[in-house]
Amino acid sequence: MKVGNVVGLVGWRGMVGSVLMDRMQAEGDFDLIEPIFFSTSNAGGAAPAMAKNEKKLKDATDIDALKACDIIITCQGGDYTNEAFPKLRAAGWKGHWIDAASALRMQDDAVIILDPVNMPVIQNALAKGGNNWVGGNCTVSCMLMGVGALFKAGLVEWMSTQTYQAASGGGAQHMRELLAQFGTLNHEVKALLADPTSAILEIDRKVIAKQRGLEDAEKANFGVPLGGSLIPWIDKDLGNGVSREEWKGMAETNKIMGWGEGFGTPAVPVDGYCVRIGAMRCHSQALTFKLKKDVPVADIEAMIAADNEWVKVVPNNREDTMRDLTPVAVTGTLTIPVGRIRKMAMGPEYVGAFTIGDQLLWGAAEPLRRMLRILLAA
Ligand SMILES: NC(=O)C1=CN([C@@H]2O[C@H](COP(=O)(O)OP(=O)(O)OC[C@H]3O[C@@H](n4cnc5c(N)ncnc54)[C@H](OP(=O)(O)O)[C@@H]3O)[C@@H](O)[C@H]2O)C=CC1
Ligand SMILES: N[C@@H](CC(=O)OP(=O)(O)O)C(=O)O
Repeated sequence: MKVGNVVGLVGWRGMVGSVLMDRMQAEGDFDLIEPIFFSTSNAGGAAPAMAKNEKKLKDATDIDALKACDIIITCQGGDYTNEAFPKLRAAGWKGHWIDAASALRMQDDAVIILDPVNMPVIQNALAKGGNNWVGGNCTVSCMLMGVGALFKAGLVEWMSTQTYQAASGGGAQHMRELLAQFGTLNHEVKALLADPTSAILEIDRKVIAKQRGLEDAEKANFGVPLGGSLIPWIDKDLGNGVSREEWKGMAETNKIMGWGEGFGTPAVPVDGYCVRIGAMRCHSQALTFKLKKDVPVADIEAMIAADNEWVKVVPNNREDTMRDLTPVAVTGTLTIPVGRIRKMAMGPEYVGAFTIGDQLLWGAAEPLRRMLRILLAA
C-alpha cells in the first residue's frame, strides 16, 4: 500500500536532528513530503524554514496531532519514545515510526535500519506490514558500513572490536565539556608552553594535578576528566562485567543482519571493549576477525571496496593511513574508510582492520532519512 507523505518531525533541532535536517535539505527530501514540525518545549512557536503549509510547531505530546502523520521521524531520545510511542499505537495509529533512539531497537516488531547492509531484512519486514524502524547504535552502524561485506559473504566466524568513541556520542553537552577541559588544561600551562626552555615534566605535573582536581562542574557530563585521558566504559553497567555499549555490538550486528535466535541463522559472536576518547564526532574501531577460511588480503580489500558507494579502502601504509584514516579526515563526510587491513600473527584466518565513521551521519541521521525514502518509494 502506498505510504502517505505527511511526515512528523520530532527532535529536529537537537544535535542529531540538526544533522538530519541538513542531510534532508541537501538530498531534496523536503520536496517529497509535507513536513509537520513538533516540539516538546515550544508548541505554537515558528516552525523552521522547511515548513510548507503548517508553519507553527505542534505539541510533540499531542497524540491526535501525531496521529495525523503518515510517518513520524524522531531524534528526540528514548524518554520521548517511551512516552509517546505506546500511546500513539494504543490510539490505533498505523503509520511508520522512524526513530534514532535505542528504546525500541530490540523489540521483535522493530527493524534496525541500515539499508546498504540489510535492505533484504527491511524489504521483508515491509512486505509483512512492519512499521517500526529504528536506527542502529552508531558504532555498530559505522562498523557494518565499513566491513559489512565480510558478514554478508558469511566469512566471519567471530569479530572482536576495540572502539575509540567520540564525545558526541554522549550528546552536545559532552562535546562542550571535552573542549572546555582541553581549554582548562591549556590555560594551566600556557606560560610554560610558551617558554621553549621550560621542563616538560613540570608541564606534565601541572596537567595531571589539574585533571585530578577538576571542579565537579567541569566534569558534570562525563563524570571524570576526558581531555587528555580516556574512559573505558560507555553506557550502562550490565552487572556482568559488560557495558551496554559492548553488549550492543553482538546483539545489534546480528539483528541488523537478520541472524540469531528466531531468525534461523546462528548469531556471529562479536565482543570487545568500548572506550570514550577525546575525539569530537567520529567513532573509530580496531577490528580483529577470525574468518572461516584463509582469504588473501587483496580479495578482502576488493570485497570491502565493492560493498557500497561510501566505503573506501585505505592502503595499509603510513602515509595513506595518516592522511585518510583519522577522525579529522572523516568528520562531516559520509565516507567510511577501512584501512590497516592485514593478516595477524595468530594465523592466516585472523585479519585486522581499522575503520572510522561520522557517528552523527551514518551513525545516526543518514539511515533515518534513507528509510523515509524507502517508504516514500514503496
Ligand atoms: N548523540 C548521539 O550520538 C546519538 C543520539 N541518538 C539518539 O538521538 C537522541 C537525541 O540526541 P541529541 O540530538 O544528541 O540530543 P539533543 O539534546 O541535542 O536534542 C534533544 C532535544 O533537546 C531539546 N533541546 C533543549 N535545548 C536545546 C538546545 N539548546 N538546542 C537544541 N535542542 C534543545 C530539543 O527538543 P525540543 O525542540 O522539543 O525542545 C531537542 O530535540 C538521543 O537521546 C539518542 O536517543 C542516536 C544516535 C547517536
Ligand atoms: N552510545 C553511543 C551513542 C548513542 O546514542 O548510542 P545508542 O543510539 O545506541 O544509544 C555513544 O555514547 O557513543
